[in-house]
Amino acid sequence: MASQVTFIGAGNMASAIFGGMIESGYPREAITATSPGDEHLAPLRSRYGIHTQTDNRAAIANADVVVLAVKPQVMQSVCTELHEVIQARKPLIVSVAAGLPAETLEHWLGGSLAVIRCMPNTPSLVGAGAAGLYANPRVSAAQRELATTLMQAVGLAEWVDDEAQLEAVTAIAGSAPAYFFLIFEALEAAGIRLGLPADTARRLAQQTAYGAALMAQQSDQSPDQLKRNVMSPGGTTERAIQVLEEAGLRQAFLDAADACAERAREMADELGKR
Ligand SMILES: NC(=O)C1=CN([C@@H]2O[C@H](COP(=O)(O)OP(=O)(O)OC[C@H]3O[C@@H](n4cnc5c(N)ncnc54)[C@H](OP(=O)(O)O)[C@@H]3O)[C@@H](O)[C@H]2O)C=CC1
Ligand SMILES: O=C(O)[C@@H]1CCC=N1
Repeated sequence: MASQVTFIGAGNMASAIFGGMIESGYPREAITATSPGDEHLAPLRSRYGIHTQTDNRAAIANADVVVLAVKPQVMQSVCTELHEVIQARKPLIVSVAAGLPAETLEHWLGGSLAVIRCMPNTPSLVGAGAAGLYANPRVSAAQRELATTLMQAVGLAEWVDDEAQLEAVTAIAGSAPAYFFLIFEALEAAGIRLGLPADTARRLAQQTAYGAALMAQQSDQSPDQLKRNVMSPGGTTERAIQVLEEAGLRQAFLDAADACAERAREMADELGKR
């Protein structure tokens, strides 16, 4: 029988994961999601056919896995609310919150718990997520396998041994879909400026990104070589890449990733004090 999975919080990230799980065949009857207001839950019930609850404590009464998917800023109050039921049942805890250390979550929930920190991303919704996972020492091999199965149902799942490595995962996977969406915006605007209809520009930019990602995944060649394969000497791409390099795009990505990781550390400091 499938493990009962309860999502505390039913926002962008939770719905991307449970939506992807259902798409990949996970039984919807085994999934519950909570939110403070039913107006947010009603559309999820009709779209996904999952159980919903406005009462967090009731929602975890039969849970094997509790996925904490609220904003980091409300996590402590949610943990305080759940603490007694969690201690009585000791389910596997999976937190997707940026920044918050496993030890802090475990402490807020009363201690002695198996906690997995997961840094997923929203393309989980279409089965193309990329997630990093870290397990505290109380997580059993079977629980690790369960979390791997759940996250592999919605994309790539990579375990890290050192919790601090989740900062890097956040910088290049958790937050990174937004970087690519920014590039899509820019390419669409460029296409329009050069005379294409907006919808044509959008489709071309999206398909090109999709094709580039698929090709990079399927090729033995490095990204640098794949890039050079497009750059005919003296041609158009060489000129464009020169402009991007001179504009500092490469450094901008390094700086953005540093800023992202730094913010994750700041959030841990701001929220993780116990
Ligand atoms: N969005 C992303 O790309 C990623 C997000 N994350 C992490 O996922 C977590 C959620 O982010 P995201 O989904 O974007 O945020 P959202 O604001 O979309 O979702 C948060 C959800 O929590 C609900 N909520 C608020 N308070 C409570 C409560 N007391 N009990 C139960 N549910 C509650 C909200 O309901 P309501 O709207 O009614 O207030 C909402 O449904 C964060 O910790 C974030 O760090 C991690 C990786 C990627
Ligand atoms: O922006 C955030 O804080 C969350 C975590 C990673 C993606 N979204």
